Amino acid sequence: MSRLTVFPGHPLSGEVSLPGDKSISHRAALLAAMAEGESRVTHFLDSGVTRALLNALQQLGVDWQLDGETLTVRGQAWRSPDQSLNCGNSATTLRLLAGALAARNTAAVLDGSDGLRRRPMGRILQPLRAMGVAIESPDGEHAPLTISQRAAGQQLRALTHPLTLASAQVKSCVLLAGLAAEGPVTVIEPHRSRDHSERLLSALGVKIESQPVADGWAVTIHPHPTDLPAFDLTIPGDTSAAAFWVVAASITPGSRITLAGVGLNPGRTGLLTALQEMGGRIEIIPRGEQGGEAVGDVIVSSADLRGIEIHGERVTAMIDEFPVFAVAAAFATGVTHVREAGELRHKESDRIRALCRLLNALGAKVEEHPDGFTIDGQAGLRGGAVVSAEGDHRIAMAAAIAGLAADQPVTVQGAEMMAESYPKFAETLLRLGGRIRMEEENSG
Ligand SMILES: O=C(O)C1=C[C@@H](OP(=O)(O)O)[C@@H](O)[C@H](O)C1
Ligand SMILES: C=C(OP(=O)(O)O)C(=O)O
Repeated sequence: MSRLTVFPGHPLSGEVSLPGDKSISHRAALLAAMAEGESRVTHFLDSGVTRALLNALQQLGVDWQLDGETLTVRGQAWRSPDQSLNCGNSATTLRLLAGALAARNTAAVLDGSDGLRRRPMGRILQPLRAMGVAIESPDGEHAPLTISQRAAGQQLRALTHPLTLASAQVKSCVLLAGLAAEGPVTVIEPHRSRDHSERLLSALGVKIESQPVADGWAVTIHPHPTDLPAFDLTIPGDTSAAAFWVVAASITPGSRITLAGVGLNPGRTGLLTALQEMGGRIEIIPRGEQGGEAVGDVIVSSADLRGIEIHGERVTAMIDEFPVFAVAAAFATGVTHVREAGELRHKESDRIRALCRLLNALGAKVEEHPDGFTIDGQAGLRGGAVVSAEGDHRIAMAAAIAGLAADQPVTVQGAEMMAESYPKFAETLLRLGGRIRMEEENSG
């Protein structure tokens, strides 16, 4: 286990070069593996969760090479692996692979860490089965999931699938399976989730329609019986990685930083909007498109923040940002309410519980609700505590950010989790002027 201690009292300045976006890296690697010929993905995120996907692709017989941040993939026919595919801690890997395996009619067992085995999977089992995919779970809800091969020539059925909860992972799983259906497959979400899959599939020539409907937002994929074409793609900077620095510079007095090339997909920018409404000094300079996604530079200076209320579709647009958002709320004055965010209980940790525990330990006034939390912001945090990462990369990084502006240092135990999505987090913090100490300890 590693411990990271962050010392307060040091303003942040300079330019951050962000890692490639996690969601787009997953999709790029997977679609390249389903394509015919050699694809080249630059600014690919090399991290724990993307390595889980790459290792699984290797077990499926896909040939890839990662040279720094450049991923080269030679797409080919997939073979059924001898051993289960270990998706590590990554639900994105497991859920997207399930849809792709169904489309490719490749038998496999999808498994992962104990944490991943606790994540809900009924949400993909149900639509995949309705399409005719033979997929089994030991208890009908959790991994390991076993996908069997269909008889040759047996196509998947067309489907219209309403979701009670907006989820880009479930939507992407169903759309990927839809590539091999005999008719159109439609997913209706109560509101729009991130659309990286739709953008990339449509750039590769797949017919996709996306439109508002009476009960939400509908996305339809039309069958695409031939292989996808190989492609070259440059991945924008990760919006969710940027969020840590947006909060860091906002709460640390005297800070001013520039985040270059941030992905600005509207399904991802909820935290930027929330912080702006809280009084954050955040300037967004659009820089056009990269790989079919809006990108821009974001300049953030420290500011006095006010509490805010977040619920409904705003939750989806900042779904991964709540741990660090809660830190911002503790440094604000006034009350912050988050409601209709019960889905946070089904991430790498129960993030409602974990962030409440974290903020409590650091001296905040926080109340846990079944579907959210309330923070009575005191314009600061006491700090001076050793806190657990709870096996969750985003809790670990949020705790570290709190240490920048607390009265006393904050030590994060289990800081190695940060490498799941952001291996260079501590290095970047140092480069911006933060003061940290990293220690390795024996877990035995
Ligand atoms: O599609 C994706 O890449 C993701 C979608 C979100 O999950 P849900 O679809 O479960 O909301 C998000 O929390 C996850 O980190 C990445
Ligand atoms: C929830 C996350 O990812 P996943 O669902 O892929 O585990 C995350 O990265 O915050």
